[in-house]
Amino acid sequence: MTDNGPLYLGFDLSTQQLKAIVIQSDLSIVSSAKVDFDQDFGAKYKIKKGVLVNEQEGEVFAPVALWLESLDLVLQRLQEQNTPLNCIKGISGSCQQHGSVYWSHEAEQLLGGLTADKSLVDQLAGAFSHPFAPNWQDHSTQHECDKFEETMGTAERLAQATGSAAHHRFTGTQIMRLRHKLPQMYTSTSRISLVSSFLASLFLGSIAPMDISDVCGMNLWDIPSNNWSSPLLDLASGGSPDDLRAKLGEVRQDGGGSMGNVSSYFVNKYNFSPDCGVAPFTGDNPATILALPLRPLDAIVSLGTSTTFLMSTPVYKPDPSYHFFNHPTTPGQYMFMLCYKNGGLAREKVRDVLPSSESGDVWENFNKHALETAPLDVRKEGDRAKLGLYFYLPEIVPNIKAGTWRYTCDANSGEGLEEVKEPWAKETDARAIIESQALSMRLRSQKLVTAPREGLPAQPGRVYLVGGGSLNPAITRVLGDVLGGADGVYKLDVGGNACALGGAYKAVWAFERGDGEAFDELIGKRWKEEGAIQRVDEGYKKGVFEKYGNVLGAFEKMEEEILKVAKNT
Ligand SMILES: Nc1ncnc2c1ncn2[C@@H]1O[C@H](COP(=O)(O)OP(=O)(O)O)[C@@H](O)[C@H]1O
Ligand SMILES: O=C(CO)[C@@H](O)[C@H](O)COP(=O)(O)O
Repeated sequence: MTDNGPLYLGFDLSTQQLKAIVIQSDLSIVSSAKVDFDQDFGAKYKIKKGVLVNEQEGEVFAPVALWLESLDLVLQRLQEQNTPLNCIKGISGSCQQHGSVYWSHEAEQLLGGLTADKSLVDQLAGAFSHPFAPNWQDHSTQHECDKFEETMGTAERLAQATGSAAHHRFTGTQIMRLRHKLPQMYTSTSRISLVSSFLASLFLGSIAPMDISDVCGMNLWDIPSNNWSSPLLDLASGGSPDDLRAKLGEVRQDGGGSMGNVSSYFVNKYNFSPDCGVAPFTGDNPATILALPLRPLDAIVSLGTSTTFLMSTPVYKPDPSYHFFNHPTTPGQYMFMLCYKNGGLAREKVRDVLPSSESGDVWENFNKHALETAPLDVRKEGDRAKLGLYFYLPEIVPNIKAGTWRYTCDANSGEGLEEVKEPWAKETDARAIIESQALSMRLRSQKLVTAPREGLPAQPGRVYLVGGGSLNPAITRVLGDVLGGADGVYKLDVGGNACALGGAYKAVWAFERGDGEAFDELIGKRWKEEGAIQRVDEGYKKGVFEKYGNVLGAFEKMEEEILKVAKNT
């Protein structure tokens, strides 16, 4: 199975699954395992798609105990495959962003005293002041968002300081709301972790510091001054900023190196080596940009539960409509991100109103219609272009309520935008929803891309697709049509495991880097394109890309019109 060299373990604790992947120093994969929250624990925790929902208040959250049970189970599954866990030299990982875990005053003692004869869930029952972690789909914090922007003056100023305007899911607004709603819980909280530092803490047997990239998903970290924002801590804590600062703890500046050795629980129970180190864990999106050596104009589209669009850039150019994060490994470098709630689950909704096919492939019909429909459903000169918004959940950008809208416009000029009150054939929606998601990404990323070569319009170089949806050929094709990609569209061979793989690569770099050796340098030398990625679409198609360009302004106008009547409040 391995040449007995050191191994590295990467995790991905995302919305619907916990995945683990073990690799060698040369980046080859040794084994992987996963726990699917609904399949493995759905009945016990009453979760759907990994979460619980309180519709009335717009709350979405996950039971922390579910994640504890899942960690034991995924390690058991690696053991059952005879993975030599004793050869693992370092662990890192990636976790859903923004979620927060609330530790009790007993947490440090319980974490430090874990014994192998019992499970994590049994031993850590008293370690939390709150049994749930808010999930990134939560939208209960509009009041707190307003206060965050008010405190900094404008959304622009908040974005300038923290990399993002106020967002419902960002941890600062979530902490502020929970402090109001559950004051007793807040007082009994000794520390607050992000999901990434929570998972790292379990391995360390002590509460881990937050990560320099993931901390940018809180609306509390002042990126230019590299410190907690005093006015925002003051706001979120209700006038006790020092108390909140102590709860949040120090932020680790180095994305690499070791934070300490793995706790004896994992040594005694799963045969980890006592010398195995724990590197900082990061968010799933920052980890995704570590799943391959990314070049300046390259973009990644992550098609998980959420859809995200990611680029790496040396320029800090924040704007309220997108996010900037510190790069997870490289100081002075940033990650640009767009995030959509209506990603995988919205595509499933459109898929599920189509008749199911006999083959048992749940995506067959959706794909057939997405591929057979012409771009924008314009089959002949004179047909009007069809544009839609398919928001089954309140969306992030644009900040629009749940709903479905359909419009048409002149296909050549984008003029004459008009709402269509009667839905068009449901088969047409299959292509239209993918086009809609891709047009939104193209609209908002257009300022970050330039012409990759003379004679070409501004667009990404390569577009890499990762996450569950990257396995789908129709989605791949339509994304290539709309977004372009002068050097092609590629999918990672580990499609759904990209952020776990990014976590594992981060562990390799964390423990094997030479003095001052950057992540891209080390991984770039070892990464082999062959076997890691597959070209799945040619990307830029002259004529087709321009057709979408013709209606980009109309798409923006449609969003503006809908915003006027259906803004989230
Ligand atoms: N063949 C497929 N075609 C389209 N979507 C798919 C396919 N396989 C999986 N998915 C989508 O991938 C999503 C899960 O992706 P994944 O990256 O594993 O999620 P997460 O990391 O958010 O838990 C599902 O919600 C599903 O819609
Ligand atoms: O909220 C965001 C990013 O801001 C989401 O991307 C989460 O980080 C969870 O992602 P999944 O991997 O579960 O889709």
